[in-house]
Amino acid sequence: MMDIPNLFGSMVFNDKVMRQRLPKDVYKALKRTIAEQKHLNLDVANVVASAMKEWAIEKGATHFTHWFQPMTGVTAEKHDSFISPSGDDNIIMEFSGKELVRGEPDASSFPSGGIRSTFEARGYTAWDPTSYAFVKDNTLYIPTAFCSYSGEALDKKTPLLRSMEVINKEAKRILRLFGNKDVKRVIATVGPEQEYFLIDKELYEKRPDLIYCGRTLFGARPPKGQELEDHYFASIKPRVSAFMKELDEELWKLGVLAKTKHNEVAPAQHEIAPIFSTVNVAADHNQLIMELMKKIANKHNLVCLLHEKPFAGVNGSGKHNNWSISTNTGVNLLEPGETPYENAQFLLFLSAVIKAVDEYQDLLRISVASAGNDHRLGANEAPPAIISIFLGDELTEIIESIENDTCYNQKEKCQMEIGATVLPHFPKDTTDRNRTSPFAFTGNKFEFRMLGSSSSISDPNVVLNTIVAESLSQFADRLEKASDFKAELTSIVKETIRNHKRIIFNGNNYSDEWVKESEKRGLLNLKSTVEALPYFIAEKNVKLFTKHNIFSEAEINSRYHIMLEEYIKVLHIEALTLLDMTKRGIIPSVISYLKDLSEVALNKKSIGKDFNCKLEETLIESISDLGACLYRNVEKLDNSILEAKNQETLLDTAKYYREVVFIAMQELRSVIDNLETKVGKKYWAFPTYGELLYSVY
Ligand SMILES: NC(=O)CC[C@H](N)C(=O)O
Repeated sequence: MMDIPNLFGSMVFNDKVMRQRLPKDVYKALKRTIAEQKHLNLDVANVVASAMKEWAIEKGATHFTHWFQPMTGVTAEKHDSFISPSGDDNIIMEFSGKELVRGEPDASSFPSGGIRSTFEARGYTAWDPTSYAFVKDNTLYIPTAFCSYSGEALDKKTPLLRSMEVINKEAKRILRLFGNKDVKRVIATVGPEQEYFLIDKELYEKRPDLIYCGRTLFGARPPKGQELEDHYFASIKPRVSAFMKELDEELWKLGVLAKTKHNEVAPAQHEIAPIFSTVNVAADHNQLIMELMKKIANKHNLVCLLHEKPFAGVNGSGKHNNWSISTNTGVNLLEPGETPYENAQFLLFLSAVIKAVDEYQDLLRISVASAGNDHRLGANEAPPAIISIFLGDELTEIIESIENDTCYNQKEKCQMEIGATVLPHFPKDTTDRNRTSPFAFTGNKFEFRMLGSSSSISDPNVVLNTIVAESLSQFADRLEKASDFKAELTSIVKETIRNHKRIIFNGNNYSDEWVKESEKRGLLNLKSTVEALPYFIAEKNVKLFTKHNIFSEAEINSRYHIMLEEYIKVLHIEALTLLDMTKRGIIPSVISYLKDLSEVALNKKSIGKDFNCKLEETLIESISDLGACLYRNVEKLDNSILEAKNQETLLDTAKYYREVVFIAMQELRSVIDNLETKVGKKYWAFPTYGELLYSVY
């Protein structure tokens, strides 16, 4: 039997290990640094580094690395060994405080969006002591933030840490107003559910589109997709189960709270979900989950696909971000409380979220925007591109009665004056949740369902933390000045509901009616990444980010640049891959099938008897017609790529890729998919959807 409690966190330099291995004063100094987010004194760092090194070597480490999260959305690492010459032809194993707290990787090959010119290649990594170091692959991993020589953030961790500070500050102002003096920190927490596909490695290797783009660029629908709904929660196949078991064990060793695993809706689709944790730790852990899924799948001759839409026609994969805020004393601020006073506080935090989501729909949309996620959002399997909040009928009725000063429940007396009564308990039961909603209240947290499966959870949580902090900051400004706290509180909640209730929608987000209704309500519907991105640099958003020191103006512009560039590059790679597969795979398949068909027809004729050649002739005709169409579409796509270079601005180029190149790809695809259903199996150059989706058992 595996001793899971002992296995859990066994490769992590966590609090328990620190307490055991660090001198008491050093341990205390380190804890204080972590709690107060201060810089670590070098003497303390030296002692910590030495203890860390001893521990890591015992765990098999030979190297250390500053592990960081550049703007690529994945992690980066450069390994240095602990060896240092001792002067007598020998070496000693060394690791200093300086090496622990700061690294200087060459930053020139990471996206910087113009912040850092190549001649200033230096970038810095700085230890983030709020996320524990760990040993993996014989290396000590030190979670770090990554910034440029001049101090601008070049990564996804720095703004996340900044946003945590901001929500901590503003939420504490509110708590103080409610008389709470004990809370030292307010922490944003997240539990991200991660969806993925597992397919057979041998088949994967035969699909360059999966290799280069992570998704199939063509493929006819197989006879069976997900219509029988027989995969969701179905019994887990042995090969998948063996993969999941190893994944759990490896994650547990690294202190990741892997909790739930199951089959998802589409064939070959699965999910893993950890228990929630502090948002920056959750972000680090989600990166580890994605990385380990890929590595462990490989050991099982499988490939883990993290793309948002690897296969057209069946569900894509999301990452559902269960977000809440709680105090260091363990109180969840999005949990309706036991007393009237707590409930007033809950309603204020709820109002802050409602106001934030309505005012910054654009930023939330952008935080999940990517070329991959464009295929998923609005495709009737994931929320549409329109942001709205699901509160559930009960909570909606409550806030409506607050707005209108009416009775919430006939059985109770009219007592909706804020704080005058105990709110009923809301079911935390997940069955109650609305799966079509992009942002659903689930009893004590919000489930932001728009995130794509491959992306870092950092961006959406930076936005969530910051926009909610902004609402809280405006509320606190008013409440701190108010002579009658209760009256001001009531008017804030009422006003917020009145001004922002358009964002609340409890119905079916997939329906056409909602598209029309949301338009009437004036909500944004930013269907694609290209439509959404320009809002990032809108004045109100620049003001928000700079006010709270999340991003400087230079950082905002650089991120905008990086996002546009990434979008263009992804589409460019996809277009080139599709052309390559068509020219060197599909066209030869079609030709050789046509050749055999023609030979049969000719042979029949050469025998001299008047054999019926209807079958051959019909097939030759229809495939030849499709072939001609294929050729035209290849030319069109080829030319569209050439023309892309002539666009003036980066935004123009991104738009062009969406409006011209992407459309040309779709047109080419539809001919290929049609041909696939007509060309003989043995001639077809690539594994089909049926094979890819049903080969793992
Ligand atoms: N069962 C589910 O929750 C499906 C979710 C869906 N796969 C998504 O992309 O979000």
